Amino acid sequence: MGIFFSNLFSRLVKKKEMRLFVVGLDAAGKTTVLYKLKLGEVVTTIPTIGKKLKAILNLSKS
Ligand SMILES: Nc1nc2c(ncn2[C@@H]2O[C@H](COP(=O)(O)OP(=O)(O)OP(=O)(O)O)[C@@H](O)[C@H]2O)c(=O)[nH]1
Ligand SMILES: [Mg+2]
Repeated sequence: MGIFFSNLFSRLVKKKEMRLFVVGLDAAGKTTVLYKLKLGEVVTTIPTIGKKLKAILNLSKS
């Protein structure tokens, strides 16, 4: 799923600076998508811990 969306996104948006907010269930492929977009390749990931909580806290402030 992550690879599908990153390929689709890459085709739609060429070199352009932007901010992304990625939200999804655990192991949905969020980190895979971000690395694919940045590096253009699929990398081996480990579960992201901590930053997700930070993102939730930032979201609840606004
Ligand atoms: N088969 C398949 N596996 C995928 C795809 N995208 C991601 N994965 C795998 O799914 C697993 C989790 O991917 P991550 O990118 O770490 O997922 P995440 O959403 O960042 O996970 P957390 O940070 O733990 O919430 C990894 O083993 C990836 O290789 C995909 O499109 N197809
Ligand atoms: Mg992650």
